[in-house]
Amino acid sequence: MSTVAPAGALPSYSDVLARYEPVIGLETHVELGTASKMFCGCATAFGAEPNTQVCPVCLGLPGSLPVVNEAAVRFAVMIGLALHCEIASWCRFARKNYFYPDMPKNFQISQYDEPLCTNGWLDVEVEGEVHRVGITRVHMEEDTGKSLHVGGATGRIHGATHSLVDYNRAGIPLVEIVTEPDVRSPEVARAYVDELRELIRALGVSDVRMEQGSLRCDANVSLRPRPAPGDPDAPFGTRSETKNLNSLRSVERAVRYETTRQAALLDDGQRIIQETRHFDEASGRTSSGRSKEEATDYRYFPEPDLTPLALPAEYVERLRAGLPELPAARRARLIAEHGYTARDLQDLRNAAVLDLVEETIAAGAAPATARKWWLNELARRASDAGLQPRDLKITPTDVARITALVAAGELTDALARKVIDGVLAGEGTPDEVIAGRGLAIVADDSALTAAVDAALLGAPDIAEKVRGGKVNAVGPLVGAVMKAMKGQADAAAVRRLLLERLGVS
Ligand SMILES: Nc1ncnc2c1ncn2[C@@H]1O[C@H](COP(=O)(O)OP(=O)(O)OP(=O)(O)O)[C@@H](O)[C@H]1O
Ligand SMILES: [Mg+2]
Ligand SMILES: [Mg+2]
Repeated sequence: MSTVAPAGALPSYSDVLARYEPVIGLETHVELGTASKMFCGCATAFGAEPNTQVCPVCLGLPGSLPVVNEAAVRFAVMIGLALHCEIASWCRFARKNYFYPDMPKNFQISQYDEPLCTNGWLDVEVEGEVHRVGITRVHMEEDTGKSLHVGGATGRIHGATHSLVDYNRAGIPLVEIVTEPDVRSPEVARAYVDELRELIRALGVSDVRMEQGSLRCDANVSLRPRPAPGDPDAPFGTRSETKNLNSLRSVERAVRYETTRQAALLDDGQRIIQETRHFDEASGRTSSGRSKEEATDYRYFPEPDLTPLALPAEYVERLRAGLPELPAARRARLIAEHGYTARDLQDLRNAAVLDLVEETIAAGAAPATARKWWLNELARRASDAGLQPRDLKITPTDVARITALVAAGELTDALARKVIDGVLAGEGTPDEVIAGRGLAIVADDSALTAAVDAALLGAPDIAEKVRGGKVNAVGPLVGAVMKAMKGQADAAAVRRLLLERLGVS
């Protein structure tokens, strides 16, 4: 019988922390963005028709032989280097044997006791405090296929009437990045995955889309009684492993839920059983999966169909020298060069958006405005449209031009958004859109004066209040004028004009 959720209410998280210390280790699987699979030439594109990207090798048909994809090795080494790992000059692939329908070969080619990269670290900052998370190893393996359980009410394997398998994903190169059990809170667990994702994005070796499964995380959680903080000798408790978390939020929620679930069991005098668990987004709870295989169950042995990998030192050093600027170094430079604060950069972490912000600054925009428009407007529009920000039909030069017009008082923010609409719709450059749509600010002309008069007539009571000295009561009048002008006026100028008319300024 595996661990069940305890009966009754769970303790609160703060109550758990007073009595137990959470111990957390994370395993992250990242699909590498190679054009072809790990051991064959099949394509790796996401979303293709099921079973169209398969061949005898990735289907494990008799007589087929794997060949290592050099790009996958290169990408894995780059990840290891960026995580300060030692890169093995010699390593081997291993067969991990288990039977599962989405594994056509009945084994997975992975690495076991001779991984490619070992012994690194990643620094993670949470609320101004830096936490160093040890990286135990980064090893290479191949992804499995995907099963889809259909029929029945739940869409889950239990109750489904039959299962479909898609082997397109089988054989896509993966790295598994395993941390030491160094993490002590759900917040740091989340921040670690976030930082790791940005690091890998900056390396350009994966599209790291958690929602599409190209980066997925397993969270190992155990508790040990306090007082233990800082006592490296206090023994760890038994861990549970919550599988396949597919958003940063889920990582944090699942870890927090596990701490309270385990605390309730321990309080009740029960043992924690080592098992895999699944996180349910809707309820925020985990439920028991299978009890955990021991390494011996997998009957690992060196993969006989592949020669060991021997990486020349020059190969590794060439990759080290070619690493791009990594997120931590980039943040430090952006703070020094552009006057951003660490806080400004907290929500501006996506390297792809940062590239565009920097290009917009280079095209003449002020750093604060470049950040504002990319973050609040364009990155959001890209994500709404399911696009990468770079794929939006607007250039950094266009954005810089729009911010210059806003700074010069020729566009309001509302008008600037309409200019962006036009540019994205392919109506031309910002200046062409402004001319084509007639979008410049109407300053001080008869239309504006008429709108101001109408607003004053329409709300005599407010006008009276403002006249009597309640200057801030003017807000609704400004709103009425802006509405009448369809946003084509400068709110500050409208406010000035209204106050002038009312004899207070
Ligand atoms: N007592 C513990 N509490 C919390 N985390 C732990 C504990 N012991 C080990 N861990 C973490 O669990 C993870 C174990 O991952 P690893 O890949 O080595 O093995 P596994 O989970 O047994 O195998 P598999 O890759 O098949 O899931 C590591 O991140 C490690 O830090
Ligand atoms: Mg693992
Ligand atoms: Mg594991």
